[in-house]
Amino acid sequence: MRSPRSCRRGPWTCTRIRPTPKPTPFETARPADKAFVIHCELAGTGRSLRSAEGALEEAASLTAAIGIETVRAEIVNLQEARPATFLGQGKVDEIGRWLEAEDDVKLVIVNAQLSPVQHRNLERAWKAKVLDRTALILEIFGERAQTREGTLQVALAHLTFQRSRLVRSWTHLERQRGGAGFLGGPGERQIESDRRILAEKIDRLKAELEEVRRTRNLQRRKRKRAPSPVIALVGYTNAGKSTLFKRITGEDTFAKDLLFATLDPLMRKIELPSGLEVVLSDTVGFISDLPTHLVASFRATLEEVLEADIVVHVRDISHDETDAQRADVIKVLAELGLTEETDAVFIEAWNKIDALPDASAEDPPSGASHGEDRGTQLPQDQQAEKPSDGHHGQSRGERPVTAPVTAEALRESARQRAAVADGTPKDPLTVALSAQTGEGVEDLLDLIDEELTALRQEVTFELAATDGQAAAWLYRHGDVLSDLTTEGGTRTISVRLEKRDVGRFAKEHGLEPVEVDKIAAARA
Ligand SMILES: Nc1nc2c(ncn2[C@@H]2O[C@H](COP(=O)(O)OP(=O)(O)OP(=O)(O)O)[C@@H](O)[C@H]2O)c(=O)[nH]1
Ligand SMILES: [Mg+2]
Repeated sequence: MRSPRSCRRGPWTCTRIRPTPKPTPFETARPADKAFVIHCELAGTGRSLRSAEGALEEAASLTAAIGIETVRAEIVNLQEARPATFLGQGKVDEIGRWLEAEDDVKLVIVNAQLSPVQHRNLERAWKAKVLDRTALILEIFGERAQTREGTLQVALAHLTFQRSRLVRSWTHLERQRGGAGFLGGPGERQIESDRRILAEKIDRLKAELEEVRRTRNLQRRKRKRAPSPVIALVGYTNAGKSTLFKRITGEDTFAKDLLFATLDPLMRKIELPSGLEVVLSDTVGFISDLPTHLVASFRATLEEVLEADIVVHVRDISHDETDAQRADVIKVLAELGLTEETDAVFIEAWNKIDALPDASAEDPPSGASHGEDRGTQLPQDQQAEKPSDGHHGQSRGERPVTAPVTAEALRESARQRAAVADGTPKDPLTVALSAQTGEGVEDLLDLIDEELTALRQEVTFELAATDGQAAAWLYRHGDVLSDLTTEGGTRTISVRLEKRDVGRFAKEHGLEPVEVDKIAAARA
């Protein structure tokens, strides 16, 4: 999508963006396939990293993600939200008149969180369907979910959302396919929004989900028994996780220039350059302003991330708002429980480096996926400290101005950081790459290899020759390097184990290692 062009200035800033092409995979016949998209910019909300234009563009991309064409898009600046209609009366009327004139537009996307009352009043005033941000995201999730678990999670998230409002109809559970049901469609019917029925449905879904999860846990435990380190790819939606997954595994996953292309997690075994087998996991993308209950619904999907040995945060480094996206991802990870204390090593993959101009070129390379002048700013954590005016409520036009950056500068900066970073969420290791061209992907795999080696220790245990259980444990959890039994009946086993397994073994079998050879120390 092109950058929005301003078409009018005044009390409302109005922007028009080119109609988005309809993505084909999810094109379905539906009552509403054209939408008016509004981004509401509330004064004083302190969007210092994200511009209103960027937010509007994202809302239009979300709309496109379910095959709906944005025919008009607009930023509405608000001093405050009106309790009854969110927008001011003048604006409500103006939009109402426009909708009346355009009789093929029957859907308005309001990029904000609407209260049930606001939602109902707007639908009445406009005689059109209204979706707010959460409803829109749920709608996308509803279309994407493919596995039983994914479908159940979406249904649960949807019902929880309904319970928080208790005024809308819900229909998707009755429908065979597609969507979370906000858009209506054949067979839509009003179902009483009774708390008790809702609560029962939620309980039933939770029980079903629990069952599915138990199966998953069994599978995971099986995997743990033959321990393969887990590498999880996380990141903002559209950052390129699936493309990178595909590049590494050769697997034909669904990578698309669509928000939330991936919903269900995907896992594959791969072999690192050192020969070490690991499990690589592609996950659902994150997005800003995702309500906490939605994040909670996807906890199960993201459990793999919580157990990962290495978390690769894939960033679209060519995106104008790459810093805001990074902050959002870190926030969601923290909500999921991934914080500084986590054992996992964090790596940032600065993806789409090919979409940035090289040092020698003046223009971005043509043929880049965006094909347009995307952000050419050094990620904010890479910039020199700037004096702060202590004012957080920056609005559009007041965003920090940063120097243009080239792919070469980023490569260098990633290298420098990787040399000193400690691998925590705040101070991740970095590698610049392009999942599309393959540049830097080997570097990422080498980095993962190195870190996994550092996470493992070579330790030696002395156990009684009769202690078959302890020996079996070591064989199950590590790579046994040597195993000798003396005539005196002592069995000496040297094994390469994950650090946390050394502690676990000591706890379970009461045996401390007699010798620890830190591979990491040897490397240093
Ligand atoms: N130029 C360029 N485009 C890329 C690169 N990697 C991915 N893309 C494009 O970015 C878009 C999104 O890629 P995906 O791999 O689907 O992104 P994702 O992170 O899996 O997205 P979700 O599943 O929606 O969370 C696609 O159009 C890709 O072709 C890259 O290295 N360079
Ligand atoms: Mg994906």
